[in-house]
Amino acid sequence: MESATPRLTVTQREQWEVDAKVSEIYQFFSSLPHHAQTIMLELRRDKHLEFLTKGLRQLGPSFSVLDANRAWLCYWILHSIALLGESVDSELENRVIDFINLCQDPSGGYAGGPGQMPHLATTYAAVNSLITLGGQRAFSSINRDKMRIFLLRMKQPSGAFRMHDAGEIDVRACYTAISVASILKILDYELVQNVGDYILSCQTYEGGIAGEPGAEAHGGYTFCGMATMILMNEAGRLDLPSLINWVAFRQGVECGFQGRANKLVDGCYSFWQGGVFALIQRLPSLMDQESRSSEVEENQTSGNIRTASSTLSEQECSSELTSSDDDETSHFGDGEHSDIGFCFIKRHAELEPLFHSIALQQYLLLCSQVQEGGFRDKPGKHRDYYHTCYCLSGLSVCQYSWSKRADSSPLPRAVLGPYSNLLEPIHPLFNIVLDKYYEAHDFF
Ligand SMILES: CC(C)=CCC/C(C)=C/CC/C(C)=C/COP(=O)(O)OP(=O)(O)O
Ligand SMILES: [Zn+2]
Repeated sequence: MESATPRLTVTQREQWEVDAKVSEIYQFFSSLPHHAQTIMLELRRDKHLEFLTKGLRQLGPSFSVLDANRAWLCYWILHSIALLGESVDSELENRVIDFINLCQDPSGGYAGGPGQMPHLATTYAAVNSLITLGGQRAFSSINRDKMRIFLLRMKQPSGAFRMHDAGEIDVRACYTAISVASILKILDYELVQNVGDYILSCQTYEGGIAGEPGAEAHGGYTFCGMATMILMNEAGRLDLPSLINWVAFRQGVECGFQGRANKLVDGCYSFWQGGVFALIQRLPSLMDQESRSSEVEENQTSGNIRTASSTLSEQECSSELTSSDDDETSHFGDGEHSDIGFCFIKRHAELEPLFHSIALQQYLLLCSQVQEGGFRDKPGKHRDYYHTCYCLSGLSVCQYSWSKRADSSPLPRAVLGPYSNLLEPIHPLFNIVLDKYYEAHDFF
């Protein structure tokens, strides 16, 4: 996946063309009787599954389409299948594990395809794929010792991470490194040190987070930056009111999200932007942000990062921390960092959704969903696995956005269309189906 290009404001004509297509769909929908509307809002589960399974079966050492992205394809497809509450048969599962293993570099991390250079983004995709598959064979194929060595090799003196040897330094690299380390329970002070300072330097005057210092705020990087800060327990250092304000204004008249100001709506931002709301809902009260920020400054001067950046109180986390298997895994990670993701998801949502979750579901089901299976960016575009993964992830975020507990079944009114549209809930810090996350949490 490439970094966002410099801002190219869309022309009025491009905006008009999208709005014309979207409003034609919505007008047609409004003209239908209720039962026909329900049919139009139906999630085409079988068609999606057919499209996804076909894509997965085509993957293999000799398959050269999107060659450097094959680990990503595994994740996009497997995660989509898991969101639909389905799984792959054991023969296909073993083939995928073997294939991902071929992408594992002898010195740690995963490449996008066999024999290629290990890369942080494909490492994240490979690890998330294996966790989504679940089970002893998938989990134990990950070399965690070597992984830690790879992550440390990508770490820069500034604290940030590089995508690969001699590669770009950006917020995606920070997120993928910290996410992988956190879920594999190898996250420690050495990996975390100064990452927060780098991410803070990427929060722009608009409130969102850019890919690198001085660049433009973008939904993809805002998700990455926010999730990374939470995983390090440093979210309180961000200017959260202005971040929330920026994300909230990215949902437009088409009902979907745009990635940045003056750009077009796109289904994949349902997760990148919608996911930020899922994160915000589980942060402790934003009201005390001001007092926390001054505490942060005080503690930073004294070098006390952990206390300075606390957004999850010690007490809230302590029971989970003590009940985990930290003792057995103490040579990996440090107890302070390894269970933040677990504590986070156990918290009740403190806020109602700060975006229009029904409107977003409407955009996803009527404008992004392709009747023959798969999802797309917007009407007029082709379906692909990337958009299928992030549209389904965004749909799940919407459906559970009114639920206090991450895994409790939503009320019917939170789910647009028939209740059979309901997807599996995700862990929003990692974008992994919740049950799969718990299985990995127990294993590592
Ligand atoms: C985990 C991981 C690696 C996350 C990456 C997150 C991320 C940066 C996503 C956005 C990537 C993307 C499609 C940018 C589009 O820029 P554009 O200029 O083509 O599109 P725009 O007009 O919508 O801004
Ligand atoms: Zn997109």
